[in-house]
Formats: sequence, C-alpha cells, structure tokens
Amino acid sequence: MSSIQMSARDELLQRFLDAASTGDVQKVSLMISQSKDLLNQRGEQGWSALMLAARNGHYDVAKVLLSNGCDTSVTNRSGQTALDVALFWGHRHIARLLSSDADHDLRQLLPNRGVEEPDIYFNREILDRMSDKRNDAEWLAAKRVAPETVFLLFHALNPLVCSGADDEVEEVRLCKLRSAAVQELLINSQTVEVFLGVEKQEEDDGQLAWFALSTEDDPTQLLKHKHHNSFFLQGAMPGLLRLSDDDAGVVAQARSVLAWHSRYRFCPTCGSDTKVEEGGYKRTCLRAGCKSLQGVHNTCYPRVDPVVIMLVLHPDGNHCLLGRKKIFPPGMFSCLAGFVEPGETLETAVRREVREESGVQVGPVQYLSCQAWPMPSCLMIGCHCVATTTDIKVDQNEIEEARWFTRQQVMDALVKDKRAVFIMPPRQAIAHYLLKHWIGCNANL
Ligand SMILES: NC(=O)C1=CN([C@@H]2O[C@H](COP(=O)(O)OP(=O)(O)OC[C@H]3O[C@@H](n4cnc5c(N)ncnc54)[C@H](OP(=O)(O)O)[C@@H]3O)[C@@H](O)[C@H]2O)C=CC1
Ligand SMILES: [Mg+2]
Ligand SMILES: [Mg+2]
Ligand SMILES: [Mg+2]
Ligand SMILES: [Zn+2]
Repeated sequence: MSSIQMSARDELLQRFLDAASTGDVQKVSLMISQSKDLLNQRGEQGWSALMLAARNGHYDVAKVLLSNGCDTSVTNRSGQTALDVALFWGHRHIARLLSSDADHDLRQLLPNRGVEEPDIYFNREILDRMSDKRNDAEWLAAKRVAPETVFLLFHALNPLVCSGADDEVEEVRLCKLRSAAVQELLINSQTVEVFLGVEKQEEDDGQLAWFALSTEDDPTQLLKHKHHNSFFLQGAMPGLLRLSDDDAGVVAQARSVLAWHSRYRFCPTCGSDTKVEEGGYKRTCLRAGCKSLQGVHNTCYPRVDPVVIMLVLHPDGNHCLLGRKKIFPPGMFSCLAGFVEPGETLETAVRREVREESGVQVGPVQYLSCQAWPMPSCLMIGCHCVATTTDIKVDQNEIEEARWFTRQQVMDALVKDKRAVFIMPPRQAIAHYLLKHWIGCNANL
C-alpha cells in the first residue's frame, strides 16, 4: 500500500472513530455500509469504535456496531474490552448490551449505592434529642425557664418564621424565641410543648435546650410583641421547602410530633383522656386497665408512616418511569410512591404500588436512602428497582399520567435545558435525589 493510500485509510478510520465517539449514529451506519472492515479497527491507544461509544454513553451507536457483528472481545492497550470501559464509566445500560449473557441479571442495571449518607433536606440533625432527659422533670423545668433556651412557635402546624432582609421571597428563617417572650404560652394549659433536644456541643452542661410550642390562639395577637417581620409559614407544600437545611431538620421533628398530638388527642384504644409525658413524646391513657397500657405501648408514642418511593428503571437501562399526580405543578413528573401496608416488606410494597399505579411489573428492588417527610409524619424509603414489563396502564385515581423518560431527558430536566420535556421534582424531595443518583452513576458527571 502506498503512503497516500495509508493516510487516506487512517483518515477514514479517524472519521469513523470520531463519529462513534460523538454519538453520530447515522454517520457510523453509513460508514459501516460502505466499508465493513472499519468495525473492529483500532485507533489511538488501541481504542475501537465500540470502546469509544461505550466510553461516552452512546447506546444507539453501540447497538449499530453490535448488530453489524462488531467483536466485543477486542481490547485496547490497557487490556480493557468495551464492556470494561462501559462499566468503568457507569454506563450500565451499555454494559448490559455488551454482556455476552443475554439474560444478564437485571440487577446490573441498578446504580451503585452511594458510600456516604447523602445530606437530604429534612434529614439534618442539629440537635441531640437527649431522650434520657425526657423523664427528668426537674431538668426539663430548669431548661424551660433558662433565659437562653430556644422556643419555636407553631400555629396550625405552621412554624413562626422571619424573612431574610434581602431574600423576602425565597429562604425563610425560624424565629427562635426566648423564654421571656413565651411566658404566657408556657402557663396556658392549651399549649402543647415538645422538648426537641439540646444543641450539639462538646461540654456536658450549659447545653442550649430547644422546645417546640404549639398554640391554637389567634396568631395576630401572638405576633404583636414578636419580631416585626415574623409570620406563620402558610401551606406545608411548598411553604416548608423554603427553610434552610438546618431549620428543615428541626421542623421535621417538631412538626411531626405536634401533628401527632393534634390527631391523637384521646386514647386511640378506648377514647379516654390522656396525659402528656416524656417531654411531649408520650400520651398515656388515664383509664386504669386500658389495653393501651398493656404489652407494647405503641399507640402511646408519635407515629411514623413508612412510604416507599421508587425510581423504576426500564429493562433497557436507558429509561425510567415517572408519573404525575393532578396536584403537581404543570409539567412536573416524579417517582411513584405509596404507603407500606401492614405485613408487607419494602420490596413487596414497591412492587405492589408500581403495579397498582402504572401496571408495570417490577423485579429486583434496591434500597438507596430515606427522608423524613413531616406531612404529617412519613418516612420516605427511597429505592431503585428494575421493571420486567414495560406497558403502562395508569390508575387514574392516583396518577394522571405515567411515562418512560430517557436518561438524556432526565439530564435535560436536571440542568433545566431548553430541550427539557418535563420538570424535575424540587431538590428538597428525595425523588429528586433518586433521579440524580441514577444519572450520577454516570462517571462523566
Ligand atoms: N418526598 C418526596 O419526594 C415525595 C413524597 N411523597 C409523600 O408520600 C406520601 C404517600 O404517597 P402517595 O402516592 O400519596 O401514597 P399512595 O400511593 O399509597 O396513595 C395514597 C392514598 O391511598 C390511601 N391510603 C392507603 N393507605 C394509606 C395509609 N396507610 N395512610 C394514608 N393514606 C393511605 C389514601 O386515600 P384517602 O386520602 O382517600 O384516604 C391516600 O390518598 C404522600 O403523603 C406524599 O406527601 C410522595 C411523592 C414524593
Ligand atoms: Mg398508590
Ligand atoms: Mg402513590
Ligand atoms: Mg397505597
Ligand atoms: Zn385508653
């Protein structure tokens, strides 16, 4: 071969590799139809078109190369196959395509779990709950009157907040009242009081205690003497999402316990009156012999409702299932979710809720992370799972619409690209994190 022929061939190969690398599926198809021997040829560092497609997450290019008989066993100078490259860069859908085992375990599509606990909204704990002090009436009484103690005020489960000076619309701050400002409330028998904990610090005493107070009194009267720009944050959604991450964690704790007090005023077993104990963490039935006082006293403590929330992955690994409820803002799609029922495992609940709401059957389920969701007291248990069927049949009572979205569409929504075809759930929702984690398993980001 002459040197001119050589360089023409090199140039052709380079154009082919570039097309595979940039995801130009049409060009790749055309070039293969004209010169099939390009398929397994390698360029710089021994990289083939298939490796470059696998490196950059170009699923369609990898598919075309494979359907034309591309050899998956070819290695680059580092001894990596295209499958090794796809796995290294987190393109699990491509890895599945490249795997020689046609029934490759669907589990391969599940993203790697994060090593560290994510800092999800509502989850941050700035207080040590000091549950051992809840029975120490003397200690609690001293803290209640200590001048530096912090009191958070709630009306109808809405926290008292102040707007930041230059940030009136977005973030709000919790109003931290001192004992002098809440004297009247503390002696009012209608006020519900919950000991939240002490600020986390090294020393053992002199700890700054926090309480939540809930009142039914007219907020306009209450606010008269308080900070001039304070107000009760109206509407749990999206109101509660305007707090800082530190404040959100305390509100999750306080609001859930106060919501329990407001919903469980009487004994759930016999309807008798109850007395509040343990710093607001227990309501004990006053009727001697009540069944709630025997065995496990679980009806006496604040309730938590487990809810599974799941990102369902398509068996092709390149799509995920999202739905929208009628109450969502226009254009927003989110993960499916549902209450865990008695006698169910998390996996069973995930499969049942997805089947009920979308008609899709689910195989493997993997827990990722959870979130306190104080509306009123859910624990959102975040999972990824893989579908074994793909036809959608929506339960119109719960979901308005459900659709499969591609990775690219999720990425566009995440970065609010102008091509985005839907709006992501807000960053404060664990649904946002489940989507981001799936996309983030791509090491390019
Ligand atoms: N943080 C996040 O990212 C997200 C949080 N969520 C939260 O998850 C929660 C549950 O999700 P959702 O899809 O509504 O749940 P489901 O799909 O289980 O549907 C809830 C409906 O089922 C009924 N229901 C059945 N069992 C229960 C139960 N044990 N407790 C309460 N209602 C029950 C209720 O009907 P009825 O009201 O007619 O009695 C309710 O409206 C919601 O409260 C929502 O706030 C949801 C999505 C995202
Ligand atoms: Mg449901
Ligand atoms: Mg649901
Ligand atoms: Mg349900
Ligand atoms: Zn009782």
